[in-house]
Amino acid sequence: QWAGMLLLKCSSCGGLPEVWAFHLMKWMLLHAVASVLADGKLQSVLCRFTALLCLLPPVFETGRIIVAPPLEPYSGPSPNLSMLLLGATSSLLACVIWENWLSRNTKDNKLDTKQILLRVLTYFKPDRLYLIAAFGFLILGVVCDTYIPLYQGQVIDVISGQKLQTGFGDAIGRLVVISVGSALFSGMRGGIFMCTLARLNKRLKHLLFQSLLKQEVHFFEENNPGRLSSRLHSDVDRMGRTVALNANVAVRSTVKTVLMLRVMLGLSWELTLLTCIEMPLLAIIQNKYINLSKELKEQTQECHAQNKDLASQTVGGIQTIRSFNTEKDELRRYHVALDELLAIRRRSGIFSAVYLLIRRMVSLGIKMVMLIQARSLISSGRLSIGSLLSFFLYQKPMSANLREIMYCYGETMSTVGVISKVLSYVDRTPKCKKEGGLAPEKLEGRIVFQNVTFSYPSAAADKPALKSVSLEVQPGKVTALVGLSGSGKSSCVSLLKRLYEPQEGLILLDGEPLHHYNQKYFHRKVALVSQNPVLFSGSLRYNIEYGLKDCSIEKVKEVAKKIDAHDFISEMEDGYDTDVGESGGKLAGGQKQCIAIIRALIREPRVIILDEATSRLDVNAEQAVLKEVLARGRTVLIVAHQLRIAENADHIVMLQDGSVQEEGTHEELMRKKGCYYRLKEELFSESG
Ligand SMILES: Nc1ncnc2c1ncn2[C@@H]1O[C@H](COP(=O)(O)OP(=O)(O)OP(=O)(O)O)[C@@H](O)[C@H]1O
Repeated sequence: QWAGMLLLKCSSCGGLPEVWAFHLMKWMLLHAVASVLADGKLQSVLCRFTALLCLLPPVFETGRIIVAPPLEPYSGPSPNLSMLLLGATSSLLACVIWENWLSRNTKDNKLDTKQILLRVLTYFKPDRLYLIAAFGFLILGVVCDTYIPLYQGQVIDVISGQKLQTGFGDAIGRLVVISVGSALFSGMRGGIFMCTLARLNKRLKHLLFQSLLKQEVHFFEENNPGRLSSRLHSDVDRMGRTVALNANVAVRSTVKTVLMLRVMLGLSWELTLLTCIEMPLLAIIQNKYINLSKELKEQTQECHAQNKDLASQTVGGIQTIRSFNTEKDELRRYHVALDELLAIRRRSGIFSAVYLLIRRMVSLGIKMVMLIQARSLISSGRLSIGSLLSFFLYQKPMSANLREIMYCYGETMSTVGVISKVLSYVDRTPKCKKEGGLAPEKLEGRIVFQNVTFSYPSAAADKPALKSVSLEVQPGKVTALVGLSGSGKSSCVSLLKRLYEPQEGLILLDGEPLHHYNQKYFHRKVALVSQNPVLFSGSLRYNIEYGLKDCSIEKVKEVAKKIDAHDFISEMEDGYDTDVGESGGKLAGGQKQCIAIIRALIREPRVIILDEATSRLDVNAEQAVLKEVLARGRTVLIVAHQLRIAENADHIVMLQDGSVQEEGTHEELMRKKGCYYRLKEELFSESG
């Protein structure tokens, strides 16, 4: 290239056509080399780069001659090192920007990010008036801030005697007004932004919690409580904070930058251009860093949620841990989890250090080029030393502003992953059948399982928990579901309570599929009491009335008396207002079961399912409960291991490995001697 240029310079016929001819030849040559050496995507990138590299200089020369014809006869491009470097740098820069941000293959990705951010902005809609006010104050504050140095300069001019002493009052007055304005507007902006952010947080948390509550049971099996609570609290907080605060800083810095640019362009457009070149260069480096750190941030988030879950599980199960003396094992488990988090954070730290180093080096390089350019400007008389000093005084805050804008961009981009996770939960459609509207006044309570096959979503499809189960629960009668552990009793109950949907077959209540019923009505009419009932922190009364709007204390007491629970409740510290503690931790197992039975009975259900619900009650309490449950002609489904309870049933269904093994009345089963003895042996041996 050098040789060619020197040749052209030496020849007497140096002119624009020669320049074009030379660069076209250079282009063809480089294009051919690129086509031979590379293929695929690299080849097309190289071809685009060579086109830019070779065609940019003749275009520039042509433009220069058209805009300002040279005084001396044009003698072709001189082998000027700075021009060569400028051409190569700008081609490289343009190419990198195009390939990284503007070409079509990254468009979809960008669009996603853009859509996600726009979506977050729509959540600010109810606060738009607050936001307009906040941004208004922000701009006013920035304008005041920008003029403070100017008025300070004027005051100093007056003090130093360069201006009339009579103007001192005016100058001080203006400075005071602008400083008070700046403080006032900044304060107002900050306050309004904080309020808006708090409102946004509340709205987002409400939305997310609402969506979570609608999800099917399997969703909660897949996503553990620690992870969900982390999304609900830290991630939503982070999401609102990042978007709102970064928008705040970005607008402030942009307004400041525009105002400063105006002044700097007036001083020297060449140096301003060089200052601006720093921005895309740093943006490219930052983009690479963001992509890497985005992944690491997601890993940190995930690891953090797991650690939180592990810690809360350990603290929650401290009694079991103590009784098995496994404190050291738990500590080791937590230590391993912490090590994982540490490794991710260490990697993140290394990336950050390397990024900082590269960024500083690039800034330093640009500064060197600027000094060389400034030297040539001063020597050609196009820039005074005073102007250069002013320029540098503006340049530092200007670079800081640009860095702030890029930092905000980076921060926002790295939060996109977190935001999209939160939004994916908000948008998630629960995999449940649509609720019906059936709510008949009279319900008989006949339940029929028709060839029901079901496997848990997390289990293998070829290992169903229920295989073509067909059974009938007669209205007004007691049906017992018995079988060994793992035979599918609880699965039947879960399907009956619509916690899961069967893959095949139908479950009918009074001849109608369960999903045809209105869910509020259905769950009031079909009540379940399980072996380990879940109570919420609050009073006993709150737990009994849970979800009921119109329930008097008299009614609560009436039901409690019927199952002989009133006495023990009255003896408690605050009677029905006694706090049960977290998850009912202050109550004994049997007391918890009593509360759960009262909670079910107070709803006056037509069908009641007792899933080993009386296992922790003493014999008298158990009898009282069974008497009350069997009263009023309710349909009762008892899930039991114990033959003693099954003996009271009108109909017994025996399950084995997810299928109905035998069924009939107690007498019928007794007649089938083998079956009876097997059942008796198995059930008694299991219950000890
Ligand atoms: N949440 C679940 N995810 C995957 N598989 C499950 C789940 N719950 C139960 N199973 C499996 O389904 C089968 C039936 O379990 P189920 O709980 O219905 O039995 P069960 O008769 O109620 O036992 P138990 O009397 O011990 O409660 C078992 O093989 C069990 O491993």
